[in-house]
Amino acid sequence: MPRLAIAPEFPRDLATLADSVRRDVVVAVRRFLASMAAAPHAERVRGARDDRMATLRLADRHRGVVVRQRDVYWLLAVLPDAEAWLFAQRFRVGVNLEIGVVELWDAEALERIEPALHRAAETTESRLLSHVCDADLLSVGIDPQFLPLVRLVATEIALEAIEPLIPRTQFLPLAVLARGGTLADAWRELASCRTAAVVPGPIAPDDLHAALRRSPDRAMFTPDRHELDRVLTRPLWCTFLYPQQHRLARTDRYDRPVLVTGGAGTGKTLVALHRAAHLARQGAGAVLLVSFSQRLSSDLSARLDLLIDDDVVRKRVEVGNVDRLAQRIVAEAEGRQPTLAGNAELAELWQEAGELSGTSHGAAFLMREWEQVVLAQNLQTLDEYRNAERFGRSVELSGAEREAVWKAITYVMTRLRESGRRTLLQLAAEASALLGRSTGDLLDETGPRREPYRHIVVDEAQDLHPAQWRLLRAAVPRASNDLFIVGDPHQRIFDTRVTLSAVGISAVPRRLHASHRLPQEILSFGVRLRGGGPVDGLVEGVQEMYGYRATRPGARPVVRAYDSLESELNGLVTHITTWLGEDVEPDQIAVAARTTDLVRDARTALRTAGLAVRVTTLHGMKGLEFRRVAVIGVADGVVPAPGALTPAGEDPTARAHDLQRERGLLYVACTRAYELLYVSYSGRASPFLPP
Ligand SMILES: Nc1ncnc2c1ncn2[C@@H]1O[C@H](COP(=O)(O)OP(=O)(O)OP(=O)(O)O)[C@@H](O)[C@H]1O
Repeated sequence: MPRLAIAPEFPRDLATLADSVRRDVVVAVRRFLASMAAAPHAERVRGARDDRMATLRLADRHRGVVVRQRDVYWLLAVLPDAEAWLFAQRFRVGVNLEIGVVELWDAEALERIEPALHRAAETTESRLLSHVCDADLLSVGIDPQFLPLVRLVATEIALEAIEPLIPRTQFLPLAVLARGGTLADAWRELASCRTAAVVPGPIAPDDLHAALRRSPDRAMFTPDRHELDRVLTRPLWCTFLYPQQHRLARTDRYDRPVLVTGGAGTGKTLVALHRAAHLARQGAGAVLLVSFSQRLSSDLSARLDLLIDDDVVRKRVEVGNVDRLAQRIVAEAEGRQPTLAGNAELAELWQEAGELSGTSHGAAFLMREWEQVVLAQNLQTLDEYRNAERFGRSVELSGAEREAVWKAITYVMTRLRESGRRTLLQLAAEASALLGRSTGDLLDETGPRREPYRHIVVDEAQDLHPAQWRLLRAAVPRASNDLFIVGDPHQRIFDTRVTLSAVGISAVPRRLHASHRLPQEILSFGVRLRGGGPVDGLVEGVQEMYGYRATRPGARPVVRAYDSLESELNGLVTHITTWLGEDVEPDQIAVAARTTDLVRDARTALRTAGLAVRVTTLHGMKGLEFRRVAVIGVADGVVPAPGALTPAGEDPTARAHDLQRERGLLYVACTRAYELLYVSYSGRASPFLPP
């Protein structure tokens, strides 16, 4: 039987074929794998630059391109006959001598560009890499066969010209050295192309099998038909992770919690899903994959079903949200479901509390003080509150004022207790206290283990409150692989700024830089809109957007100004009609607005025009992805929403935070589109829109 590995381009090519051709190709590959009678056989390629290249006849007028070494076959592409032969003639395969991964490059294109490089080099004595000797180039994995070419590169333009033609593992260290980076920098860049796959033994340039096993981002071995069908039919993200994503998700053991941050579309959710699956396969105990809302949890659950075939393994992962977890723990302890306090009821209580306690601060201030100072630090007594730091609160409170605020808080707590109601954050605090009681000292590794989970993986971590973090910390023992956390402080849409260390989670930080969702144009629009500046939360200090980049170009976002809401809605209907006419499926389109009124107006306008696409609030866009997105009502007076801003006179820091949160909200909505973004407003533009 052949040892068959599939490259990510193969299922991609397959998806573009007509149904009948696709079916034939799949049958032929299955036959090939099973070495059945009438299975296609590898045919040598005359004029090939690499004599391991071959083609397989897979369907009428269609061929697969394979790299073959003994019984190992790496299936690269499926193309119409003529293209397949040309492809097989053009490309060469190698093994990176430093990190052992497989390399593939267009040797013919390189040959074609060489005369131009020679001509450019003749016009100048200077060479971009003249300061680096051959031995140093070899030490960062540059293949000896590329050295003559590297020595011709005289300018940045020449370097850019060879970028798409040589393997990424060759280009990245070269680019670092050309920019004046050190050998250590170049090596780091090369090492970023490593995955978590480990193949023992030295790196052998002619061992294709070992190189492919070290490159799970480029080749997935399919030992049987089941695996083959999986790779050919599931979405690509189920099979292929980019090297850095793979390293994060598939490392067997982390001794400390891990915090992965990264901009929109860098694959954080995919990494969280793969991590949960990896931990479940290891089988050390129950895994909880936590997301922010029930809607996101359902989405994660469905994606996990795609990722994990084995029912036993799948059952080891529970997908949920922190609120549900808190409710369940409290319900189990009390023998019945806790009753939740409604928003209107709470607002009324805080209003009364303000009036009765004699504080000059309003209901919103008091509620924030309770959530962000008292609950955040789990303060239980007036004394503790008197001495507490009030992070993120700029209005000073005297001793007497703190006493009055505490009185107001006590009033609300008492009234809630009397009515048998609690807020979700209270439940989180109570649930972590319950877990703490049942487990004794959480730091005691040898004590009885009654934490409900062995591993917790957290998605959308930027919006969790300290009380919720304490609950998660208490729900998993302090051991290797306990907490794996992904989030993006720039996408925070609620008022929780917490560093993990402050809630007892000392996490190793990791960053993902490349957005695989956003084209360059939407990414830079998003970054300008977000302000690009640093934000706090999750990590110590602040985090910048530095290094956040796209992997492909695309269309520029369209921003349209209208003179009335009516014409703006008409404009929306026109755009959505055009998109649908361009073969975009309705479920690949989303429309978002800041207010529920605008959402309702847009829904009515679209329904009247007979268009059925998703219309939601900016909040509702969190964690989702669409081909095309329209964000409407991005006008002054709407975004930021005036009602969501603390008056500057009341608390300038709170107001600055509110503005950041509103910006984050718009940024989240605008970064959901992987193809086209349309933004509109009537009247004056929102101050957040980039000029
Ligand atoms: N390994 C991969 N294979 C295929 N597609 C990928 C891969 N990694 C990322 N993508 C693409 O990028 C998109 C974004 O991934 P994901 O939702 O995990 O990012 P994210 O960082 O969680 O985004 P956000 O923070 O904006 O919600 C995916 O839906 C997919 O289109």
